[in-house]
Amino acid sequence: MRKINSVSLIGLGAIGAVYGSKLQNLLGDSLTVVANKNRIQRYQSTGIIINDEVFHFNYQLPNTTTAPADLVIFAVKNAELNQAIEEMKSHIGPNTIVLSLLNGISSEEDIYEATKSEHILYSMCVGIDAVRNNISIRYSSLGKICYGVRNQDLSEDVFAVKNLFNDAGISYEIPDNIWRTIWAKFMFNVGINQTSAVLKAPYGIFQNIPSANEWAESAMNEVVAISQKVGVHLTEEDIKQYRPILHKLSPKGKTSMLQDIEAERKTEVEYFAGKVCELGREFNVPTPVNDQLYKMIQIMEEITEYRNKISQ
Ligand SMILES: NC(=O)C1=CN([C@@H]2O[C@H](COP(=O)(O)OP(=O)(O)OC[C@H]3O[C@@H](n4cnc5c(N)ncnc54)[C@H](OP(=O)(O)O)[C@@H]3O)[C@@H](O)[C@H]2O)C=CC1
Ligand SMILES: CC(C)(CO)C(=O)C(=O)O
Repeated sequence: MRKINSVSLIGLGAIGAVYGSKLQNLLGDSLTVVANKNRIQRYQSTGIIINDEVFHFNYQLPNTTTAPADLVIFAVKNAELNQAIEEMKSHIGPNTIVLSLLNGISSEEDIYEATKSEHILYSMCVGIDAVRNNISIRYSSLGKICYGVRNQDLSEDVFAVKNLFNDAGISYEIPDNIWRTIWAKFMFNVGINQTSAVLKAPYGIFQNIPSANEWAESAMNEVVAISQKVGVHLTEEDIKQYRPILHKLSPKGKTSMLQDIEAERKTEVEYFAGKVCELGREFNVPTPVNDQLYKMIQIMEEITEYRNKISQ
């Protein structure tokens, strides 16, 4: 049985730092975090603070000559993925298992296009409510990582990751149909992330104000309709199954997209509404809610850019 002894991670944000801290507790310096000089300086100045505990990781500059890792984890935002893949190429050898924790439905294919790796597992994380303020991260629910192989029997890679997660205390699920699971998460993000960004609303608002939740679910319904056309076949039942997940998140917790808006970062709207509208056009499915969310969030980004420009 394959054993994972070394892990390389890129993206020490809300998700990467939280799961990275669990792996660091298990692997020590055999967990390598790849980051450029500026980021490393920032991380080393105070350490990464996760729920008040300070973590110092084993950092490595991108493109340092290195032995391939047993496992590579991507935890950057979608718009940052292409650069991150370039910077991780020396960590990915012919037997390296690759996991991408990014939301959306495109990251595994993007990684495959760039690396042609045969060891990419499909994955996503759910039920985690990590909020990042620069290098300080707080979470109340660790959630779980769902992963697996698409259209194939479970591989040795799946069991190697399972053993690693068991040893590190990371909850996981290996669903029968990981592609459907990723689509269901995409559906949830399209609803909750985008409406929370526009309303500037933490999870508590969606837990307590029915009209806010109805709006989020109307965006999710458009993903359900598209999923029928692409053969994934989500149903309204999938929307209902996300309700208890939403209710377990901290009422003060914020979606990653709301965090992006507040921190004046570019959001992942291209990969959520952008993708929904593109597929809607392709398959003749109307997407009026996502059309508006796409426009609104893009305008919000432009306003931020404009304000930053005139304040310089
Ligand atoms: N936050 C959440 O609760 C959840 C998020 N997700 C998904 O997980 C993914 C990551 O989200 P999240 O953790 O919130 O995002 P963050 O913005 O908190 O973290 C991304 C991190 O990646 C770093 N980064 C970007 N490019 C590079 C690079 N080339 N080299 C090294 N580091 C890099 C960023 O550094 P810097 O800040 O210096 O640019 C940042 O620390 C997204 O797809 C998101 O949708 C999924 C489930 C829940
Ligand atoms: C599900 C949710 C909303 C939190 O885990 C998320 O994926 C995000 O914030 O991007």
